[in-house]
Amino acid sequence: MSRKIWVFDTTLRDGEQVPGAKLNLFEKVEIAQQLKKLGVDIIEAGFPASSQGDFDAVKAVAERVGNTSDIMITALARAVKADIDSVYNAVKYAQNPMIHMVLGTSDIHVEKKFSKSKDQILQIGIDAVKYAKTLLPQVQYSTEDASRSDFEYLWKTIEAVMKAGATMINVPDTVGYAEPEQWGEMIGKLAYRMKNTDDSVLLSVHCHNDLGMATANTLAAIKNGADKVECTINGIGERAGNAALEEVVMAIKTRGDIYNVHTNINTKEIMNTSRLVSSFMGLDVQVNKAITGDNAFAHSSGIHQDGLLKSRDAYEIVHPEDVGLEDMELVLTARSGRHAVKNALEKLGFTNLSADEFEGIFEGFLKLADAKKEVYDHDLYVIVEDYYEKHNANHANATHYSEQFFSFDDLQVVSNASFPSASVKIRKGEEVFKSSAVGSGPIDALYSAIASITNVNVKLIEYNINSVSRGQEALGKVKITVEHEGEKFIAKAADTDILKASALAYINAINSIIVSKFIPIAN
Ligand SMILES: CC(=O)SCCNC(=O)CCNC(=O)[C@H](O)C(C)(C)COP(=O)(O)OP(=O)(O)OC[C@H]1O[C@@H](n2cnc3c(N)ncnc32)[C@H](O)[C@@H]1OP(=O)(O)O
Ligand SMILES: CC(C)C(=O)C(=O)O
Repeated sequence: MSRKIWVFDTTLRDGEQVPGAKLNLFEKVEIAQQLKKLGVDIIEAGFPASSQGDFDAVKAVAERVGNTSDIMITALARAVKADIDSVYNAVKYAQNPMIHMVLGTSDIHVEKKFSKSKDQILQIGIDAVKYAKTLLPQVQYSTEDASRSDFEYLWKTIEAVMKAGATMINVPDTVGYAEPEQWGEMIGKLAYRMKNTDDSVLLSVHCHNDLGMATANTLAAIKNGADKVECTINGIGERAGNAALEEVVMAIKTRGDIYNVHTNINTKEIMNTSRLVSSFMGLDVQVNKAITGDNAFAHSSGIHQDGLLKSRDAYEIVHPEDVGLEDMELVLTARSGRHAVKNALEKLGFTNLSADEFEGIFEGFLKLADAKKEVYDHDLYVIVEDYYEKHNANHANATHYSEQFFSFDDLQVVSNASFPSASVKIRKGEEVFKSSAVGSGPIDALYSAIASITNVNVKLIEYNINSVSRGQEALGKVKITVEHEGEKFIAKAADTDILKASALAYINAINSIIVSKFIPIAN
């Protein structure tokens, strides 16, 4: 049986320290519910002494999410009586509450931050643990800036606070200074000494990502005996963030040959949790982020797509289904090859193309792909139609498709507080339509105007915009999710004009819905 690694999630405390990411009580409870569903062992819900709002939110998480014995709820305190009281009064409503306190051990913290001697700081820590133990049985002690601390002083502190009653020792790489090999060695030494002192006390690590090594350092600690890891969803947190929960968990799962440990995480809930955190905090996940980034399971180059179609394991080490996604994505771009395009055409029903027909269609594909960033299914229909119109005008595929798709022509949006409004001109095949609408905001007005033309019933579930580059020529990239008859459709578009990008994304979504209803004409 492999060793269990405890997962301590600090998205609601360290993650919330990201500027602009503050959550309200409702959002904290909602995310905590999802973290419970994900299977984390401990939720750090906030820093109750920091404000009444955070105290109330931590208390609500303790009451509403900590109401079962399978989860522990904690919150952070300085080694200060008032902070410890505040944590106690907020988390005591949970079935399994814990007080978490932090106090620096590095010379920089002891001498420069606190202007005290090492002995004084050690005594403050011991007294704080003893006081916390009068309130709750579970107390975690974090030795802040451990990676830059004198090792023997760090150990002296850990030994002393264990004797004072700490039940978990968390060793943080507060500024992301650690290097995996050195860090692993240090954790190994601490694990050995702790097991020989009191093996009921858990050894934990908390790694920051300032040098991009938070996940590597966390894994090195696991390899060297750490029992517990502190992580955040999407790796968010102070400065460059924390070790990403999804990366640590999937690394353990994927490389069981190396780690031989397990967690309680239900990995199929990873994407749901990532999206919830990202949307409530207003923090986009970087597209190439491991596991939760948009492109983590998207393949766009011909050689890879060909390999994947022949055998998934050629380019896939984590199955998208394992993290809660439906499937991998083969994105058609100018770097795609014949195998991927053929596969996409076959999925649409074009199964009997002759070699010459396919080559002609592929040529059309490359022309469009060179002009566009991505080629969608509805584009493929138009490419097929164009090909047959030119080469075999009597063929069934020579007509029918393009006249069913919408394309963008022009727009005008007026944004003000009272009447945000939009006028659009779009085409369906050759037909031109115009419409105007007022909405609750400019995008709402724009989408209402388009919806009144397309007549396809959709509900906008998610709207995301970010800048792809900087300066005046920056591209605004819009990604939306819409729901139509219970099915979700994701569409993207990019343009230097963000309103045009928004309109194009919506039209792409409508065209995808239209494609989903096609019964392709047999060839
Ligand atoms: C590594 C980490 O991520 S630790 C967590 C970081 N998170 C936060 O700081 C968010 C919550 N913090 C807050 O809301 C506020 O900083 C509070 C409520 C904790 C304190 O606010 P204030 O009383 O206004 O103090 P301020 O933040 O300006 O300064 C921190 C004080 O705490 C002291 N302090 C810092 N860390 C600790 C500690 N671990 N234990 C005891 N005292 C500490 C500092 O020395 C300083 O004390 P001083 O006023 O005697 O110089
Ligand atoms: C409170 C501790 C664990 C922390 O956030 C850090 O040291 O980075």
